[in-house]
Amino acid sequence: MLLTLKILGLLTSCVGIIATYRTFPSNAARSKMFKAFKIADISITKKTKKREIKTYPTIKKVNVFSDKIIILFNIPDGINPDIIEKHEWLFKQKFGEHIEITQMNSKQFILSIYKQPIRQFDYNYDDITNSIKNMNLPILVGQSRSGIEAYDMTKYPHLLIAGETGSGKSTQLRSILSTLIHSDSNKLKIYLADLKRSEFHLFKGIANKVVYDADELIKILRKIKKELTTRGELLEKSEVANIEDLHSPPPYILLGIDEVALLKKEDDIMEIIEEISAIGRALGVYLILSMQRPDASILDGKLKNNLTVRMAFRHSDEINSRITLGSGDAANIKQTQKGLMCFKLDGIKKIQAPYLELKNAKRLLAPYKNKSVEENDQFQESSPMFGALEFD
Ligand SMILES: Nc1ncnc2c1ncn2[C@@H]1O[C@H](COP(=O)(O)OP(=O)(O)OP(=O)(O)O)[C@@H](O)[C@H]1O
Repeated sequence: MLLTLKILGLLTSCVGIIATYRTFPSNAARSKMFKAFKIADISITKKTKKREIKTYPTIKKVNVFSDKIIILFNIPDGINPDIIEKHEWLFKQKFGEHIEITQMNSKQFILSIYKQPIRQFDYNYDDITNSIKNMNLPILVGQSRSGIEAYDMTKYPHLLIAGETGSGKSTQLRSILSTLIHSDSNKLKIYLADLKRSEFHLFKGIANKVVYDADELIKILRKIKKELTTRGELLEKSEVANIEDLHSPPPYILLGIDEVALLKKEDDIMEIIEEISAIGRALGVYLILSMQRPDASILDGKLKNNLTVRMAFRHSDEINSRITLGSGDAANIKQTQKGLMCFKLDGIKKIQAPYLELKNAKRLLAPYKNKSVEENDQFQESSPMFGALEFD
């Protein structure tokens, strides 16, 4: 009897130890969070007759996984949610460098604490097919902690890619364009301007036209401008709001410009680029612009507001990062973190861009080399208005 009681006691204390052990990370995380809220004074003060009461954010849930801890918390009414992003440094001091803060709405946040940094993501088309299926113009972003990230450019048009030299922009352009071409090159016309003469040679004979200077680019832009007018008139005549609603929709048009800042003094060019950014979406004409230094004079006003999606690779300082992203996050990416970006669509997310080596891109694109001209003839039949965009 005594022995049975002893065994029972031992078992109970074991269960107790295991339970404490399991809940410990969650309790420790709660207490660290609360300390952070106190240090940053993320609180509002209510005065009663007798005293002042401070209300801090409430921790709604702490989930502990083998590779991460997720903390869901709400800030009280009356606190500006920007204060959480401003104190990211403090959460890093408390929980380590591999954290991510996601704002769910004006009150609710998720703090994710990871054990490991995001790992390199090697490009393999077969691995991404599931993530891009059913998309009209799939833009492969990369790999976040929750998996492969991609979006449909016809839903979120006009992309800005920015980052200092060697941060991963050209590699990202290479993988985005290769994915678009490989997924369905039939419904897309691609025009590229390579003002640094560095990357787009890969797409010669595949894209509809690759140009290397402003004089050649303006010719393309004038044709696209004409096409915008023709498509606009067609929509009006057909009484539909988007080319996708036409009985026989014309192909999408993508204009990619590497190092667009070199064009800032070319008023004619910038004017048409702005026009595309303003009205291109419904007409099926989209932009991908890249630049090393986010140039405030280019990104001012209309164009900046219309570049709805941003990929910010490492930025040299917070001011530049704010021009691209509206937040200083991209300045925190280290020089060694090649291909790591802050991706802004709804909120800002850290994502590792796919690494597609030049030789592998060449292999992937080989079947499309010098085929595009024939395919374009088919477009001309289905879309008579599109003749204006053919080049010799
Ligand atoms: N997604 C990635 N994953 C791993 N390494 C990468 C990735 N992207 C780029 N790199 C590495 O970083 C180097 C520089 O990348 P990339 O040429 O794309 O930079 P960049 O921003 O275009 O530079 P620049 O503005 O000078 O042209 C690459 O040669 C490659 O070694």
